[in-house]
Amino acid sequence: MSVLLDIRDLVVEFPPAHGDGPGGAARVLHHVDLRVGRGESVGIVGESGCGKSMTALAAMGLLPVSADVAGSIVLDGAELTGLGDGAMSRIRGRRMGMVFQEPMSALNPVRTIGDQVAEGLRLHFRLPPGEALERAVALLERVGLPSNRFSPALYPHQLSGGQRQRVVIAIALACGPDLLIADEPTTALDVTIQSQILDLIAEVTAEEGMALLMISHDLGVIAETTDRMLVMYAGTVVEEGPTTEVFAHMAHPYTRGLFAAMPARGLIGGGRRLATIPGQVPDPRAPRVGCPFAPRCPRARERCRIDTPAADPFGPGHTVRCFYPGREEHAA
Ligand SMILES: Nc1ncnc2c1ncn2[C@@H]1O[C@H](COP(=O)(O)OP(=O)(O)OP(=O)(O)O)[C@@H](O)[C@H]1O
Repeated sequence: MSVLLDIRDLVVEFPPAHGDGPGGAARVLHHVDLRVGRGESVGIVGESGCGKSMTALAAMGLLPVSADVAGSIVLDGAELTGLGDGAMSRIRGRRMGMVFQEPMSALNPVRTIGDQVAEGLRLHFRLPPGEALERAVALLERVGLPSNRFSPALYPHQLSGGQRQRVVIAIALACGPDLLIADEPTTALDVTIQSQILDLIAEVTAEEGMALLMISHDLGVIAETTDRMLVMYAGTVVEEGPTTEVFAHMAHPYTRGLFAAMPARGLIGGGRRLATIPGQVPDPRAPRVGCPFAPRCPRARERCRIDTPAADPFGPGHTVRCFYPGREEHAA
């Protein structure tokens, strides 16, 4: 499979701001490597603040201007770091589609849904307005909003949250991008609607042969939608591999902690008591020594507080950054 998105050695820092108190720059990504093959679906999972969104924003050229970025981000052979806003906005939308958590903030409240889906087609392909609208109606139908029930003349506020997210997906698909980046696309939706939207994303990306980068704090979402997954902790990829392999042989104590904290689907409130991972994520301004998970890790030993683990092979296509990976009984 040829590589579509190739992120190497990505480091993102925010310089200290006035009033931040003591401490240096906040390093939010530590040498992140991420590859997405053509047509492949890759997930990034981790707790809030681990750097998932920063990785997605970097790929889209949407990092805040205050961020210092080092490393390389290549899309389909072309280096994206250092591109200007103009060049980057031509790539966004045309080569990559985006779906975010809150559909209402992605949509313009005073423009019709048909107009918003048609916009990319007018902009990137210079289609005449009538033709662009016709294509927009077909795209809306494709995402489950047929025109006999959902006129393109509707405004976003006339739709439910799930229907709005369908409109956002139609916008993301409009120009036939090679890559869809979905950052917590179902987190703001009702539980009953979540799986419909995930199914839709999985279906359209598979049918179009599009690659998918799915970002979620929810291991269940990653299990349902991805071929390969990365687990991030404190700006570092701590485990990576084919999704089925990682679920079958979870190697990093952090991944196991996330799994233990995952509500069983359909059992929310009535099932087993959820574990939480005690402790807090480290301050990104603090100097880093040893494994970043060591202060919270049930298995940490002396070495973990001194040395930084490399990404070592654990299974087929499976790597882990841990000196004592695997099950408790294998750790000794
Ligand atoms: N402008 C900024 N200046 C300094 N630090 C920032 C800035 N924006 C984000 N951060 C920090 O970057 C880190 C990574 O944030 P990021 O949004 O990527 O996490 P995340 O895993 O996507 O979490 P969430 O699910 O909450 O969005 C966090 O520690 C956050 O506080």
